[in-house]
Amino acid sequence: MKKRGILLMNLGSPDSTSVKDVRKYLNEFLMDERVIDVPYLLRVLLVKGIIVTFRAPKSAKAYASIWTDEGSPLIVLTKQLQAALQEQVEEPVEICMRYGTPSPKAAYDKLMKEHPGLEEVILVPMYPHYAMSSYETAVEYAKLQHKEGNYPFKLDIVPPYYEEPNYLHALAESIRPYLEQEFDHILFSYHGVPERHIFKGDCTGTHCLKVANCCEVASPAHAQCYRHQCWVTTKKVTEILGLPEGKWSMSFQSRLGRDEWLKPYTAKRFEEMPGEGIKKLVVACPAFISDCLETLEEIAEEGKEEFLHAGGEEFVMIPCLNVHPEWVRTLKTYVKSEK
Ligand SMILES: C=CC1=C(C)c2cc3[nH]c(cc4nc(cc5[nH]c(cc1n2)c(C)c5CCC(=O)O)C(CCC(=O)O)=C4C)c(C)c3C=C
Ligand SMILES: [Fe+2]
Ligand SMILES: [Fe+2]
Repeated sequence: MKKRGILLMNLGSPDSTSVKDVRKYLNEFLMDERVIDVPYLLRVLLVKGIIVTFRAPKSAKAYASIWTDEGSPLIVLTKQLQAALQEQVEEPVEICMRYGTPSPKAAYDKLMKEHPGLEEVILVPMYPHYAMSSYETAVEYAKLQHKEGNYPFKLDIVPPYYEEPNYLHALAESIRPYLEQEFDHILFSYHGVPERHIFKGDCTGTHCLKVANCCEVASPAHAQCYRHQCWVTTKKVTEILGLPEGKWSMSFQSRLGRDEWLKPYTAKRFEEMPGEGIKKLVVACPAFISDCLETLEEIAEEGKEEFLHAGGEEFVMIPCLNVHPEWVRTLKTYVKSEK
C-alpha cells in the first residue's frame, strides 16, 4: 500500500470581516485570470480601480452577518469535514484554500513534516462541477505549488463528481428531509458564471449555448461545461427523489458586473415565483459543498427577503452537504479507490 494523504481544497474566505481583510481577499480572488478573464492591465483597472473599491465595504458587511465565533462558515465547515473524514480513514487529512489561507503549499509542507515518506496526496476539490473559475483554478493552483515545491509525492486529483452515484445519493439524502413538509416548488440555485466562460470552455466551438437544448444533446464539450454538469446533477437528483416535472427548476446566482451570466438569475426568479403561484419554496445550492457567504447571506437572508417581499409565504433553505454522514461516506469511497 502506498503511503497516502488526503487534501480537501475549498475556495477560501477573508481572514476577518474588516474592510481591509475583505479587500485583500477580493483582490487575490478577482485578480485570478480564470475568474475575471480579461487582459492583465484591464483586470488591474477593473478589479483594483473599480470592483474592489466599491465591493469591499458591502462584502465586509455581508460577511459580518454570517461570521461565527470560530470564523468564516466556509473555513469552519471545511475543518469540520476534515475532522469527520479523519475519524473514518487512516490517511492523514488536511485542508487548503484557493485564496487566502492555508495555501496548498502550507498543507503539503505540513503533511511532509508530520508524515515523512508520503508517496501520494489525493486532492479533493470541494466543487462537484467543472468551471474555469472554480474547479479548474483550484486544481491548477494546487498543481503549480506542487511542481514549484518539488515535493517527492504524487498528486492525484479527484475529477468533477457531479454525476458520481455516491455523491448524488448523498445530495439527495441531504435534501429528502426538507421535502417531507408541504411545499410548492424546489429551486436548485447554482453559483453563476459569465456566459463567456461557457463559450471559452466549449472545445467544439459550436455546441454550448448554440445548439437548442445544448445541455441535453451529447457533446465532447460537456467534460468542461459547467451548465451541462449542473443540469445533470439536478436531473439525476430529482429522479432519485421522485420529483415530477414542474415541481422543480434551476437557476444561477451571485452575478457580478454587467456581463450576461447563465440564466435564469436566482434573484429574478425569487421575485417572479410568488406571482406564478409558488408560495412555499424550498431552495438547495448544490454548487457549494460547504455553506458560505453565497448560501447563508445571499440566499438564506437576502433571497428569503426578496421572495417574501414579492408575496411568497414560506422559504426553506437546505444546508449544503457540509458534514452530512452520507457525504463523509462518499468522500471515503473517493479516497479508498486504489489505482
Ligand atoms: C467574476 C466573478 C466570479 C465568478 C466567475 C465566480 C465563480 C464561482 N464562485 C464559486 C464559489 C464561491 N464564490 C464565493 C464568493 C464570491 N464569488 C465572487 C465572484 C465570482 N465567483 C466574489 C466576488 C465572491 C466574494 C464575496 C462577494 O463579494 O460576493 C464563495 C463564498 C466564499 C466565502 O468566503 O464564503 C464561494 C464558495 C463557484 C463554485 C464558482 C463557479 C462555478
Ligand atoms: Fe464566487
Ligand atoms: Fe454546454
